[in-house]
Amino acid sequence: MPTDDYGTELLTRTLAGTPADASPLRHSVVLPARVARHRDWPEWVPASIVKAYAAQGISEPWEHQIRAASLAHDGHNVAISTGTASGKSLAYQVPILTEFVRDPLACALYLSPTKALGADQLRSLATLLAGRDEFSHLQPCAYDGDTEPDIRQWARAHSRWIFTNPDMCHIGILSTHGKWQHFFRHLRFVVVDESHHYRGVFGSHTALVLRRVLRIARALGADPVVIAASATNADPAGSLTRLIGAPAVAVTEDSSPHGARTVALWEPDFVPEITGENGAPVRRSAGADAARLLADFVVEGARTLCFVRSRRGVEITARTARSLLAESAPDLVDRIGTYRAGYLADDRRRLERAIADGELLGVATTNALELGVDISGLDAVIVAGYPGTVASFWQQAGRAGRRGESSAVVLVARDDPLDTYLVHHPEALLDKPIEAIVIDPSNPYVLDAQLLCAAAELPLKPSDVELFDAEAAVERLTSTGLLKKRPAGWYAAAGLDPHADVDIRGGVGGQVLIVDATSSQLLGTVDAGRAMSSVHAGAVHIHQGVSYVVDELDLEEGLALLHPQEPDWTTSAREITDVSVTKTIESQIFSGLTLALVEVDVTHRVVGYLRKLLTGEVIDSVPLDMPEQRLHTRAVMYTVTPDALESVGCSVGRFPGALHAAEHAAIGMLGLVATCDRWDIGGLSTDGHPDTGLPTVFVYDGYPGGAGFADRGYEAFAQWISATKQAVASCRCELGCPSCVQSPKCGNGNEPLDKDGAIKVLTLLGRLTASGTTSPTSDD
Ligand SMILES: Nc1ncnc2c1ncn2[C@@H]1O[C@H](COP(=O)(O)OP(=O)(O)OP(=O)(O)O)[C@@H](O)[C@H]1O
Repeated sequence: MPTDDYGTELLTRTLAGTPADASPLRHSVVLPARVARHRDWPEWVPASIVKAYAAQGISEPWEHQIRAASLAHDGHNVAISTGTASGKSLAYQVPILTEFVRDPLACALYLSPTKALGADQLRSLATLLAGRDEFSHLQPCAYDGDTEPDIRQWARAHSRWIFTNPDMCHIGILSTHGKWQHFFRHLRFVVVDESHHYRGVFGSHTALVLRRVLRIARALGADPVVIAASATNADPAGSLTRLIGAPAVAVTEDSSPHGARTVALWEPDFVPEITGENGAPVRRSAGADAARLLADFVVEGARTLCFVRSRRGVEITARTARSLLAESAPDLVDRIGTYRAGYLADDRRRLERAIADGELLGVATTNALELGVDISGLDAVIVAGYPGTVASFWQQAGRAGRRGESSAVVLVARDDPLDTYLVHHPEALLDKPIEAIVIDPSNPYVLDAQLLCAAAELPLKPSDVELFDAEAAVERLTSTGLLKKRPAGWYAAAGLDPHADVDIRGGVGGQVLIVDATSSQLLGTVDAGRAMSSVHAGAVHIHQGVSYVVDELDLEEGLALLHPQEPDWTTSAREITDVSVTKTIESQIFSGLTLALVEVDVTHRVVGYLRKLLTGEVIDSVPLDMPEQRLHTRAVMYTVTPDALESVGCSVGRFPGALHAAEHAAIGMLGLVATCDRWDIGGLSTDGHPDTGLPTVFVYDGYPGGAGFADRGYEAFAQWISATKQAVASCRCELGCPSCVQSPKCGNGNEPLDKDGAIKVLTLLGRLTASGTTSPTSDD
């Protein structure tokens, strides 16, 4: 039975025998237990709803639940941002169910980023309402890609509460909104669950889908309230406001109980006998250390969930843990399970039960188990590799100790600058996070396409142009003839089918089909923009846990042919890049430094790929001959004068290596201030750029028109660069490694790289930005 110190004891036992100077533990802290704070049910909640919850064992709501529910009931848009298992569902269900009691015609829309989560929420609502005749008119129903045509028709006619995702909302509901008149006319609430998932291009599209929903409802006389739910978020009200373009109130004080939680930050050590690219030292992989921890925890009898970033990683982690157990505790080998996306709901339930009744003691999983599981009483969670956002980390960590018992959470760092930084700077994870959920609904590539959809749904009025913040876009589309101005507003040109052309998840160009040539089975698709770096000949591709190797990528036919193979290596594509500045959006001039947000044309080409053993050891670099790709996007750019660089001891000959290393590290660290990872962005550094005539570094968004990441880098430059410097300086390697300045996608083979020079450059940037601008400019 776990005690208050259980998490710490578990960790101590696992580390027993490790000499202090070899301990991978960088930090550990006990987050104290929290006692529940309750509130009475408010008078406005009908007795039938109170009774329904009581039947589920919930007789006393928590304070934050009532605060959020009451704000929504009073007509405010609400962003509830409290921990995992803090009962956010009740907070949105209560005002909606109350409205259903008051008005039997009322309707609600629930949006989740994944179908599985929507299905889980629908199931728990169905359990709550089972056998309650007063809610029989509700008929809550899923409406997603898996819904059969006859059910869809039934749902449109009878359901008052639709559970869907932004993709289906766009293509299956908004495009045929004429058939949904009743629903939109009576739409009272829109729920945006796990709202931190709406980031980058997907978030920008979702913001505009939401505004289209609100606009159609308002045109029919409704005025829905939006309720967003998410675990930790740096600015929940601001994020929701950016999504819907309207004010919102945040509820962040969590009053649900939880047990003490020991959070440990773990950094795998270097492996002396292995070297990586250019002789760099190699750390033990996060997966290897996580597997060891998983086996150790299972031996201790701790029910443990181990989150691993890739499906292949899940299989390897479970296999490694089992083989460790085979030596030390053979009877526990079968108590380790795996879980990843693609399992059916029944499999999930079976797994939840197997964990709940102790049949399984340890489960390695992808983030598929992050959302929508109700696994209680776990003793430990291992997070192998920072999952990309603080919200995701807490979502995963929150699976431990759900029922108020003490537990342990271990973050195992990957060989990556951001992970390195976090294990050395726990405050960035454990205190108030600074990462912002970034979206850019004004991106012309997103906005223009969405605006055409909106115009095809209902002609755009001046008030709509304001809602979509789209004056320039309307002008652009009118001048190209795609929008037609008439007295009643702007119409989409005849013959357009704009809905089909929008890829909400941010695809670029046409689609490439990924096909297993041995069975002719279609495994999936990838957009042409990403095909060259993800399914080039020789690439290792994982599908549903099965490993394939690509034989051929035919870009003309839009086809990648693969065969099943389990190689011992992974591949990562290498790209070379050229950048030219087309417009300066905003700039700040410091003494010796110019910082700017710019529009750029990026030309990039995949030139080869690196093969690495699973230990991190480099096998070789294989050249590829791929066509050039062009991208118009946004970048944060800085130029530094040679004098300034020399003043910090960086001589001319060191400029290329120092800037290159500073650029790589900064790319790896942008995720600290913006919700992105290094695959969302790219960069270029040079000791003399034709457009500036100076040593210059660019970090650009890897999506046409930008996704907001570069904007955030510009806005939070000082914090971003200061953290980057600390990450590089705190890495214990001598000349640079993947934990600091090496990049897995560098087209120049990570050469030249000057780690010490990068520290000098980053220190200089920090000092100059702190000294204040000499003449701020803005030339839109
Ligand atoms: N006031 C309450 N008292 C006791 N139990 C509650 C209360 N409110 C909710 N619960 C229970 O807590 C569990 C978690 O609730 P819920 O799934 O709504 O949390 P959540 O915050 O949405 O979690 P997640 O972050 O996993 O989405 C459920 O089993 C629910 O029945």
